[in-house]
Amino acid sequence: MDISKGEQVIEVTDLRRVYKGGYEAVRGISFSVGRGEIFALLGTNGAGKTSTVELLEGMDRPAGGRVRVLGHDPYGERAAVRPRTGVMLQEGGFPSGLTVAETARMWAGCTSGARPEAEVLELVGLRRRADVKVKQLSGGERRRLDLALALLGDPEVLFLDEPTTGLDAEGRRETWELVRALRDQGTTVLLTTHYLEEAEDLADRLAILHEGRIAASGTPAEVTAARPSRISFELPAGHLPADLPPLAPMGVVGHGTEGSLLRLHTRELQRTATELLAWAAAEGLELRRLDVRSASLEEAFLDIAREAGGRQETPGTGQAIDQGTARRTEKAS
Ligand SMILES: Nc1ncnc2c1ncn2[C@@H]1O[C@H](COP(=O)(O)OP(=O)(O)OP(=O)(O)O)[C@@H](O)[C@H]1O
Repeated sequence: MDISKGEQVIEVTDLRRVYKGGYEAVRGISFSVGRGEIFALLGTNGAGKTSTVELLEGMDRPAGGRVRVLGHDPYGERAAVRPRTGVMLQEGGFPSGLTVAETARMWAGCTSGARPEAEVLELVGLRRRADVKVKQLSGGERRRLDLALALLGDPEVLFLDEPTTGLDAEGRRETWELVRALRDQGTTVLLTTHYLEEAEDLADRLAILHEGRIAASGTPAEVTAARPSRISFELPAGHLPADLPPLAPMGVVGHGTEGSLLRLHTRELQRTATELLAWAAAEGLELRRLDVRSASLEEAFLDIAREAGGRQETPGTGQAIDQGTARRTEKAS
């Protein structure tokens, strides 16, 4: 099947994975990734990211639903899919007694149409480490070697499972640049990551998984826009939350406390901040530890993790503002 630009290279429909013993790690998820797109799967520990990626790589047969990679079933039509994909696993597990160059050469021997090893090592910044034994590499260098091996076959689709874990800030940025360059040349990239900054910076679209289901998906901007912004502050001693003006008319959609810190959640950040500061100025109050923050992917992620943790309070952290001392704030929620 010829897949030209604009068509979906990865298609996942109502996908399920059940491990022996009956644990359902992936519970009916659907998404698609277009050619030349970077798609990130985010999620808390155990959310089902690796379980999903392994199904896309054809390592197991789904318990339900459908996966197509480059138009083929990666499990049933492995021979059609495997040569066109590159896989970077969480743990490469190479023989540590070989050098970097020997490892790449050995891997190239198992890869049809492999690119020259030196070219790939150059790409990931390991060329000068070619004669170093794998066991002498740093954790970050090993991740780069994992990436080099995934790139040997010049893949159309690249699966990256936590590609920058163990890299320092500079190494991480270099990897992002490389992944972006590959995307710009038409490579389709599906990555899992624990770094929200990585997803925000790199991904064209993303899905946040939680307990085997997609809790949020879209472009980073779309996922972020669905969440309220946050204002937090401390009132001066002797003042109570009940002294605040009515919150709902200021655009506040939720509130809470964390120790002495009050948090307001709003979808109209400028209006709420302006009215809060105007009130404080009129009252002659200094709002200490004032922090005004637009919704971010990190907030979205933490909200999902918290909601999932069974905490039912208004968006954000901590407890709802004490109802006994905050009669007027009740109107906000
Ligand atoms: N072989 C297995 N047998 C049984 N359960 C498994 C197996 N592999 C994973 N699981 C369980 O499936 C769930 C999802 O695991 P998975 O590794 O896909 O999560 P993840 O999102 O990749 O997590 P992490 O961020 O910690 O890598 C977890 O509860 C895990 O314990």
